[in-house]
Amino acid sequence: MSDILNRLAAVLEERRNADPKTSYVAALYAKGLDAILKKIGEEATETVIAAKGGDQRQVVYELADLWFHTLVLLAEQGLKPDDILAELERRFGLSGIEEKAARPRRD
Ligand SMILES: N=c1c2ncn([C@@H]3O[C@H](COP(=O)(O)OP(=O)(O)OP(=O)(O)O)[C@@H](O)[C@H]3O)c2ncn1[C@@H]1O[C@H](COP(=O)(O)O)[C@@H](O)[C@H]1O
Repeated sequence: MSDILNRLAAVLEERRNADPKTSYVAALYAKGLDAILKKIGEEATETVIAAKGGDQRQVVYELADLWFHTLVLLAEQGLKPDDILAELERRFGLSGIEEKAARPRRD
């Protein structure tokens, strides 16, 4: 089932050349990065509201919207789901406290 991420990523790549009148994804690309980021913010907020409401089905629905829009962002940035999966693999088994301590300092 995890193959759906790669299959969807392939469709999102194809939509780069699609008609915004017939493709939601092409319309989102045409609106630009800010529109994609706005959708991610909205879907994240809707996920929070769903979780606070305690309805598991709604949480799944909203998280699917959120994951979908983050996949659109990945494609827009020229990245693939495997880039994120590789980062999660790298972190696997590493305590969050250790991982944070090993991050480069930003100041
Ligand atoms: N998985 C999805 C998917 N999940 C959610 N959405 C769309 O994301 C939008 C979510 O926005 P909201 O729920 O906020 O609804 P809305 O308020 O009407 O949205 P806006 O008007 O604010 O954009 C809706 O239009 C959903 O239909 C998706 N649209 C497309 N896909 C996949 O992407 C593929 C390509 O889609 P098209 O480019 O449209 O062919 C599809 O075959 C699907 O596999």
